[in-house]
Amino acid sequence: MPDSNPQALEFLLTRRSRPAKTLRAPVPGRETLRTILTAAARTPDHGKLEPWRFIVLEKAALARLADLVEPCGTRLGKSVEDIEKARGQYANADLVVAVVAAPVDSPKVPQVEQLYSAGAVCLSLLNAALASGWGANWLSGWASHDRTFVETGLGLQAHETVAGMMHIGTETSAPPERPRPDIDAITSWVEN
Ligand SMILES: Cc1cc2nc3c(=O)[nH]c(=O)nc-3n(C[C@H](O)[C@H](O)[C@H](O)COP(=O)(O)O)c2cc1C
Repeated sequence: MPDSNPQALEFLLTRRSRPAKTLRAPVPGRETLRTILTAAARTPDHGKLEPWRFIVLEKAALARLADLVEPCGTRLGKSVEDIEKARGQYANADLVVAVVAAPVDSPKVPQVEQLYSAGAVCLSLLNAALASGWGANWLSGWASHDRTFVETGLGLQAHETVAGMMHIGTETSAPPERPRPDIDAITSWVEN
């Protein structure tokens, strides 16, 4: 039998995000967050291209981004409700890590694989935060896909995109379990 890590497996079988709107201060300090980012960056990455990077958004930066939501939403024709919801995502947050997909030119590794790796970084970051006892939530929202918002607000370059806005904080309530996939319905066993 291979060596097992029952605690790690139990974590993976029961892990659950905590909705961003239920997260509060305190948030992890920089050293603690560094460990979470280190775990997140320990992610499969074809060709060792490191086609991703982190932007840690602290309270004042989040307030600045919240202010940027309204002009972007107005330009895009968003409703007052959509703008307020998106503004609140930043105004009410205490700590967000933007995981930036930053694909590089490679003759060997297709860009889509580099994007998959960025998504894997997001899940690793989420799981590392949860395993450290923090509440965490992987969000996006329309603003995170708006070029003006990400280039003006986050300084992204033209080839970069936001893979995830990872909210981290102290959880105030554990959400109920949500329905999980029926493994038999999504799995084919190919014997020959
Ligand atoms: C790429 C991506 C973007 C997401 N963006 C949002 C979002 O903007 N708003 C939202 O309510 N949930 C969003 N979600 C879903 C949340 O992360 C949700 O809490 C998650 O599905 C719960 O998963 P878990 O219970 O397995 O941890 C997103 C998920 C992914 C993978």
